[in-house]
Amino acid sequence: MADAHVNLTTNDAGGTPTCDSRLNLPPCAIVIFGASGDLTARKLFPALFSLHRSGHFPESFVILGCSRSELDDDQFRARMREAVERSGDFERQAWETMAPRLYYQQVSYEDAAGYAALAARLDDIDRVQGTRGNRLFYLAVPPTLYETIAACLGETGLAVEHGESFSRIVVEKPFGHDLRSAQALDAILHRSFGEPQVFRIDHYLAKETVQNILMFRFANAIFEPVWNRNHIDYISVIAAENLGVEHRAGYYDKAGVLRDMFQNHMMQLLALAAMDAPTCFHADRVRDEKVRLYRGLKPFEVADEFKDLVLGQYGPGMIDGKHVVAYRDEKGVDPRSLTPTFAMIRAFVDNWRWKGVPFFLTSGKRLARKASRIVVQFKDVPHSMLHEVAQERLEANQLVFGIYPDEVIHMSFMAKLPAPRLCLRPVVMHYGFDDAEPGPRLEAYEKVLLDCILGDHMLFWRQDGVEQTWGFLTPILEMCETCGELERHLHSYPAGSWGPERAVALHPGFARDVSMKTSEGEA
Ligand SMILES: NC(=O)C1=CN([C@@H]2O[C@H](COP(=O)(O)OP(=O)(O)OC[C@H]3O[C@@H](n4cnc5c(N)ncnc54)[C@H](OP(=O)(O)O)[C@@H]3O)[C@@H](O)[C@H]2O)C=CC1
Ligand SMILES: O=C1O[C@H](COP(=O)(O)O)[C@@H](O)[C@H](O)[C@H]1O
Repeated sequence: MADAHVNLTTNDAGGTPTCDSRLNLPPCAIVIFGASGDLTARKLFPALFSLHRSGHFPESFVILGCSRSELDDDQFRARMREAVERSGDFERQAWETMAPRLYYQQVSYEDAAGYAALAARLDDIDRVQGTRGNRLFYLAVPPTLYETIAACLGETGLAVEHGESFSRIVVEKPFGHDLRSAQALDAILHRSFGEPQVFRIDHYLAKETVQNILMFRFANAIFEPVWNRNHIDYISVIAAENLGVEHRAGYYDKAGVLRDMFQNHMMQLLALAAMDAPTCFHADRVRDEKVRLYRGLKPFEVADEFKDLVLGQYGPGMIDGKHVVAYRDEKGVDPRSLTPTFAMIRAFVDNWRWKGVPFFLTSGKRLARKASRIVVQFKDVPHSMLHEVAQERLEANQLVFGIYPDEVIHMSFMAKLPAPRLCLRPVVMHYGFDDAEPGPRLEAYEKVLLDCILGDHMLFWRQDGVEQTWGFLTPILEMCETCGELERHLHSYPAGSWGPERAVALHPGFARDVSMKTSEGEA
């Protein structure tokens, strides 16, 4: 397997680290199923274009769009050009060298003859463009089509790897809609593809700030000794959005926030914050530790599940000064929908390190603003020597990994104000990603595409992790979906708020967690 990781080396002067980010990508044909769709236009193609523009792609790469829509190569190129123009990233010279490498093949997803034609086309492309039989099949289609496409690729022989060449399949979340369906999907994928050929995307893992959590924890010696129940009061994982359901009501009204955000991004963030140190930075050793952490998740108490769970759905309200409609009034949503758009789970990990420490996982749509972060709340000092001389309450230390909008690491601590009288206040030590490395960065989709081509699984889900996390969430989902009283437990919250009041009752620190303290005030 190729080594995809950026190497930190020391420059000649010694001391100052420099970053060697050259990559040695193999030639490859990227086949996108669902090439006429939203994900391709908004995320995938702009990411591919950006990689080409910044010189990351090898000379011999090709993008072959596939879908049912009747398009020829030129029409597909015109669409992709529009997509890049819309993304604001267009550059004529880069486009002119990329356009001849774009092709389109009309495919009916369940039609064997279409796959035979696709295989022949790929063979031609190998001859003309030198892609050497390396294929990456990206399923940018609704999840109901994953099984059909994987099976057809297998039956046509397109999943077979010949000699040095590779054939990989990239699957977008959701990976099933519960434990059983996730297992069924995996069985079908594995009929044609081995686990090393399968890449299950979680774009949160490709965010720079998210990748840095493990570095912060395990490339420094001073944090691990306090990273446990003796010193940490709670950990809060927050992914708040001010967007509503947008144009994805058909999918979202069936999925809801637990499937859309928790089974994937929230569980990955939890693992990064709580897992033990892997013995080496190898994809499988890191994923082993994540799975070990998931195994320790304490199952929900069946008798009283709402004790550790708050569900909400947004009502009408104001976002950025504009009136927005209630979830049930969104286009495509069932007007009586009981789909949660907000959830807070209080989870516990039953192991030596974390016994009794609550992990508050919170995500929702149409909240006050977009904010993603992990907050590590340390315990109060055991005894205050200052209680007779200083009036201020001593605030316990808080460590924040800011993922969005501030890409930062903040550590708050108490300090003396410069004044004749003894006055204390919380101040912040700050590390900003932009201050440290202001140059261009890879967007999440650029990073995952590169890693797929390189065959590096570090930032992708492994099936045992998928099953463990579904195993934890499925009883909650079943309980919600079979509970005749869900309406009573689904709390409405005004769009533009921080969610239902009940969430603050479950986690009184939530208000503080969502407002990041800086030395200048609140961000
Ligand atoms: N859009 C996004 O922001 C995100 C999407 N995803 C995931 O990515 C995948 C693709 O999403 P997205 O691009 O939004 O999906 P779309 O709904 O845009 O569908 C993609 C393409 O699939 C084909 N298609 C759609 N519905 C059907 C159908 N019922 N039967 C057969 N073909 C159909 C259409 O192409 P044609 O008719 O030409 O064949 C369509 O252009 C999904 O799994 C989604 O969950 C994940 C994260 C974000
Ligand atoms: O996967 C998803 O993530 C987005 C949020 O991603 P972000 O990178 O913008 O934080 C969310 O809006 C979407 O519903 C979900 O499917």
